[in-house]
Amino acid sequence: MKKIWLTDTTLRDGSHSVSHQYSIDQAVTIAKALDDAEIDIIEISHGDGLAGSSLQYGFSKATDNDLIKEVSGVIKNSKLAVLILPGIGTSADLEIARKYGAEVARVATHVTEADVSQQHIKVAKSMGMKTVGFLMMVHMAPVENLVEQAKLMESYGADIVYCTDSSGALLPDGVKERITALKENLSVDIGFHAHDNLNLAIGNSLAAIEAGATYVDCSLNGAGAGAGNARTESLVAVLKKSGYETNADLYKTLDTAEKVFRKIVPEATRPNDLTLMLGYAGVYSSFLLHTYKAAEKFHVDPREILVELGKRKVVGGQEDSIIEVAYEMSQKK
Ligand SMILES: CC[C@H](O)CC(=O)C(=O)O
Ligand SMILES: [Mn+2]
Repeated sequence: MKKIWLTDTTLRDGSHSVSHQYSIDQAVTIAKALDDAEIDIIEISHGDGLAGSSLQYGFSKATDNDLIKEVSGVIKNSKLAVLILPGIGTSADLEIARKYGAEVARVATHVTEADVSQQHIKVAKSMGMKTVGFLMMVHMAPVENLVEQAKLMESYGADIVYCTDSSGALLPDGVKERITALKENLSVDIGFHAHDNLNLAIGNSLAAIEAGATYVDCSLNGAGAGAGNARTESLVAVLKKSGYETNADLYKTLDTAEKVFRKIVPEATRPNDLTLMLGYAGVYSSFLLHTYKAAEKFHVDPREILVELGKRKVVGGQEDSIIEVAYEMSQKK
């Protein structure tokens, strides 16, 4: 039976669903339940990674360091992961995260910018962390470029390279094509991170696994940017039914989703016309809330903003373009 390793990102990507306002108590409660359900890896931090708490991305309620310290103190089975985007989080942030108990570092870059991950991957490796190269917005690059960038991350020492469908824009064939190419050209393990904007997160995760991915991301009730990620509870059930082996306990995972998480965050994901447009136009999922605000402020149709952002091929870090586009549209009205 093929073994699949799960990374639950409720406490990182899912932080977008609560505008980064998890309290320490809530994070500890959720992490304890995930740990008891034997989810392999639990990712934690501001939704935009270490040091994401800022005017640009939104301030979080609890600091990354406090979240990491308190959660690492209560988990026994799972490993704790942090996400870091070079340019937002520094090597020093990674060192502190390690000191407070993070064992896995996920170093994220835009799909064409793997070279900026070198320092962070090396620092993480030197501290004995399991290190993931996390290539985002993969729908924006031809498969050959994705492979070339993934090889760079492998050459820096990444133990796993992730294909990240940040916009939830891929269809199952596109996922298969990318994972197959990565498997053919890399020696390290391959992971897949889905977004549910086109309601394909579970199907795409399964397509990734069938093509050779052995690590997949998920979150409770699908909490996450845009329409959220692949639901942890659904993924565990689907994998079990498909004959894949995981360490997760199905009933405990279901209870974590329904009895623990839903009580804390009653409505984690809100699939709607705008989340669909994110996937359709190929726009970064974490732009959703910024787009709502800009549309309201400038009295323009948020769907038109997303279509224009997709045309301009705007990427993470260019959040100010959302305001620019909304402003320009309001001037044309
Ligand atoms: C801010 C990092 C980004 O949201 C990472 C991620 O989960 C993705 O690209 O989907
Ligand atoms: Mn994501």
